Amino acid sequence: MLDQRLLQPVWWEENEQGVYVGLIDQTLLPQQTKHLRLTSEVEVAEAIRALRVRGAPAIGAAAAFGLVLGLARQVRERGETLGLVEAREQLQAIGALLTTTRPTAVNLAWAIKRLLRCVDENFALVRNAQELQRVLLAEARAIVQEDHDACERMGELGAALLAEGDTVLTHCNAGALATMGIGTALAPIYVAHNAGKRVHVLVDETRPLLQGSRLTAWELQRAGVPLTLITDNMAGSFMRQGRVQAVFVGADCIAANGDVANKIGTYSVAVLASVHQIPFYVVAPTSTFDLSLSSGEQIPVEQRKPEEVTSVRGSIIAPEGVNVTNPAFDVTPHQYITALITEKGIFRAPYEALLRNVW
Ligand SMILES: CSC[C@H]1O[C@H](OP(=O)(O)O)[C@H](O)[C@@H]1O
Repeated sequence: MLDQRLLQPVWWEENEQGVYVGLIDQTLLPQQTKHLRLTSEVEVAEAIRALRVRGAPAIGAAAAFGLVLGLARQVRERGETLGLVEAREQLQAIGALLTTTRPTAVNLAWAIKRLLRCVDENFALVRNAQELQRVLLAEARAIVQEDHDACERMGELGAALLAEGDTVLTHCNAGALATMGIGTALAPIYVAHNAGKRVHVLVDETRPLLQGSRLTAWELQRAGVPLTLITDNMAGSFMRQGRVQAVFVGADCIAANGDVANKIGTYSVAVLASVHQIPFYVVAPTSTFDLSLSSGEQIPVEQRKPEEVTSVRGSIIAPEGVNVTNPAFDVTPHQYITALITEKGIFRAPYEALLRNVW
């Protein structure tokens, strides 16, 4: 069974000493399971930027808690002197700080916008900043619960697409560590496994930050799900040998026409699956969709520092001064996607009509 402590890789903590955002530092997994206690929105922003907490829904939750933490810090320091007008201005500034940490995963901006909307809706109803803080914490916790429930629903829907004895390939980590529930791409695998269906997972290591080998393999192994770790360049050969029956991946942003931004390397896996006529499923909650974007061309792709490519855990693997590019994501056109599995149902092409009708 999945380790229940992984179901919430980021959380809110309050005690007599103060308030904190707690999280599992995912940069240290799998060797070390270290919990951090963050005391300011600046620390939360750094944790998101450094992928101590990562995965679209998880960073959405972290940003929401970070916004509340920023207000709580002001309330503790300023007390009655912090008026509601100033509190709202502070929240807008904190929201801007958190939103700029990672541009691709739409859940982050979505969560911040939702909490700032909550400020406006409750502005005339609360008496002071402390009451506003409580309202916002409740909204952040609602986001967490909704994502938890969405993961369960996507797991049920996706598990029905898996047959006894299937081998499923997955890329990066879209499991419990990336969400506030049992995951997105891994949710159908957990549900099928727990229902007694024999499913084997081929785990792409996922260069450069190795979310597959470090996080997905770790999660699945602890849950007792059979897996085989492979390097990214093995996926095509295993598909050609008929050793892959389906691909399940997560998403960081889905445009209105069904184009999907996900971890770099996803597009290559999608093209390989298409050539070998293997179903390619994207599992994502509706909070990962941005219907204001007409296609994947409009999705901003995060560029990360070269050191992530030229070294692994501090060991240099490339010549000094070599030219490097390090896009964290790529875009898979909807033509390569067999279906989008969401908590609202399974959508197949043509996505645009469906998505506009459902939302
Ligand atoms: C369920 S969202 C998981 C999604 O996020 C990952 O990116 P990162 O590790 O950089 O946050 C990857 O794209 C996963 O598919």
